[in-house]
Formats: sequence, C-alpha cells, structure tokens
Amino acid sequence: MQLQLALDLVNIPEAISLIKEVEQHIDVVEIGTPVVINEGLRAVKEVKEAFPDLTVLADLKIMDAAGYEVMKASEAGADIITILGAAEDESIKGAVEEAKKQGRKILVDMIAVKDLEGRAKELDAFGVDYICVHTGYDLQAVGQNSFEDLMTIKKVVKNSKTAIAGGIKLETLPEVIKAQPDLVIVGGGITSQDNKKAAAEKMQQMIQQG
Ligand SMILES: O=C([C@H](O)CO)[C@H](O)[C@H](O)COP(=O)(O)O
Repeated sequence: MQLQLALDLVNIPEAISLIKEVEQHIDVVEIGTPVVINEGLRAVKEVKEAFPDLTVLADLKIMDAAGYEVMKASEAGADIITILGAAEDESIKGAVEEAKKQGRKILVDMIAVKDLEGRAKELDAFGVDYICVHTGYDLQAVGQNSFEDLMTIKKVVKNSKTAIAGGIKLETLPEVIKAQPDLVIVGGGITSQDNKKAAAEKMQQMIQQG
C-alpha cells in the first residue's frame, strides 16, 4: 500500500515548499486538477524537476483526446496520468496505448460512474494500471465517502491496482486500510493540518503497518 499526497489548492511555489516538508513520508505526489487548471502542465514539469525521484501524478481527469493529452503530460514529466472512467472506451484504450509508449501509467478516476462493478471489469480488461474510487469535493460536502465503493471494485478487479480518494483523514484511515487498496490518496487530510509533516508521517506509519 502506498500514500499519495494530493495538492489541489496551491500554486507552484507553495506546492514545492509543501512537498519539501513531507517528501520522506509520501510515495506519490499529485498535481491536482485545480493546480493544472491554474498553472498548466508547467506545474508538473517544475515539481518533477525539483523532485526527480518522487513519482508525480498529473490529475488531468482526461475525458477526450486522451492519447494526445497523455503524451503532453508525459513530456512534462508525469509518471502517472488520470483519465475519467466515464470516458469513451476508445479514449481509455488510447490513453493506455500512449502511456505504454511513453513508459507511464494510467489511473482511472471512477468519479460519477454509476455502474462501478461493470465499468471496473471493463477497465481492468483494457489494461489500465490503477482504478480509483473517488468521492469528489462536491459529494464530500453532502457527507459521502467511497469506502463501500472500494470493496465493490476490489471484488471484481483482477489485474489493475486499486486506489481510493476523497476526504480521507487520520480518523478514517483505519477503515480504508482494512480494505487494502494499493494506493491511498490524501489531500486535505494532510494539507489542512498545522503540522503537515507529522500528519503524513503518522499516515505513512499506519499504511506501512497495513
Ligand atoms: O481529485 C481531487 C478533487 O477532485 C479535486 O481535484 C482531490 O485531489 C482528491 O479528492 C483528494 O483530495 P481530498 O479529498 O482533499 O483528500
């Protein structure tokens, strides 16, 4: 199980200084969708240049023109690129093909997918690297989470790794760990803490203890 820090509400200098605080305690750093919207793929490039040994995920949430967008994110230095599970099969296949060509990985974000079980089976067969259940900010605001969704996909996914994102905090981490995803994605659960390093360190310990 690995820990991914999601950076959503920062600019590039803030992202770099935050990563410096916690880099020993995370496996992957996510350049979040709002950061990419505000700063472009430059954010991915500058973070990868500053932390060449850290795995960098570009949360592009691709919906179309997948091969092209995966190529551009790869050129910027992203190791993992996200596409939406709701995208067309052709887009998913295009993303996987381009990622293979570039030596990168694809994480599929299942946000807003209704038939999680059916779509997870299809995505698994397309050869995506990760399938991620995700409760976005707008559903977190009405009290939802993805813990049951993780169990649902874990039952059917055979080859891809599984991941979970959306409002995970120190208090809810034990429930997530029980379901044994391959990747745990945490944003505000670390970035909103006064002591971000301590929060990341504690989460890392809990995850390593499994
Ligand atoms: O993907 C995300 C969201 O859609 C905003 O782009 C977040 O990175 C993801 O939800 C993790 O952040 P937290 O919910 O704050 O843990």
